Amino acid sequence: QDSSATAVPYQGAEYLVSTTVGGQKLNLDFDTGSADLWVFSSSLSTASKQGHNVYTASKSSTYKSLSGYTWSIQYADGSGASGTVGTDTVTIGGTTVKNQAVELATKVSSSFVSDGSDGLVGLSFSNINTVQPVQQKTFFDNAKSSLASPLFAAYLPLNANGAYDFGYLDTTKYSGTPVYAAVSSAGGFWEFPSTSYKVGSTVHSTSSSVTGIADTGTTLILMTDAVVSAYYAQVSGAKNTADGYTFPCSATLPSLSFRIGSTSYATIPGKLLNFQVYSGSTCYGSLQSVGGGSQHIYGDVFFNAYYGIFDASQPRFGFAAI
Ligand SMILES: O=C(CCCl)NNC1=[NH+]CCN1
Repeated sequence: QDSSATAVPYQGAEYLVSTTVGGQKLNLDFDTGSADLWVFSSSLSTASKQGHNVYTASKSSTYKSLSGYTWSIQYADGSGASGTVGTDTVTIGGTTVKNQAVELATKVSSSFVSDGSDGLVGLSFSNINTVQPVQQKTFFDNAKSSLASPLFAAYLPLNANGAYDFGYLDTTKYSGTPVYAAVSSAGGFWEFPSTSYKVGSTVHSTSSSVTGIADTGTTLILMTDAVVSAYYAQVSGAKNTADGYTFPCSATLPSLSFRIGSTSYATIPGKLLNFQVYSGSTCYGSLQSVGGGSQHIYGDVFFNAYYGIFDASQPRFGFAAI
């Protein structure tokens, strides 16, 4: 049951997809950087429910509780949620999965209360799903046998409606021929080597252990401090503030390119590297530090430039300019 679901941009920070869970409509954030499908539930506090659609298990005729099952997740940005678990029928676009594990949030961190999503659909590998005592499968893992090809693709143009295509590639959404990198799923992510980058036309290489992940659940492009300092060294007036890198909004930003596996470089144009006004005539960069570690996180800003193809057949990650 191949299908396409519209992804609507929300405040420049995420894309929301209308998803039906047990006949109830929710606006969910599709996250290729995690593996839990969780929803705001009627059991949340009144304060936490403010501004959100919530899922009420008792109103669904197809909901089944998984007695004694729990989940608890912490994301790299410090946000988190936890709760109980059941199964229900989940429909995204025209693709339906019966008996999908649906994780009901009884607690959510403040950033989820204030943002637009009514929950997340994890689309990374199921080996990092947090449900206990029995780990559960992602929507895509459950759906893939019903798809023409075991893949999905993310089309997330800047400030415009995008889409998630399940089971097929929509050639009207990209130009040229996609290039692919082999993916290692051991860490649960769509992860590949990413060992060289360019600031404008100047090539830099990193240690061979550096990797990247394709992560639609992260807004920005987060790279190691070596990359970030090399980039902003080329931006007059750039500052590393407590909130991250800022620069004069009048700055002309160089492009940033990076290898995905041994493919050609993916290039993010300077225009996409100015994320938003920070304060007055100071702007905030789309490229920020990932903090520690040697794993770059390629978030929505990457997908503003490329159609991202998540192909479980090898597995591999592909991209083509949009
Ligand atoms: O947590 C991560 C980074 C994985 Cl290395 N991405 N997914 C996500 N979901 C909500 C905030 N961020």
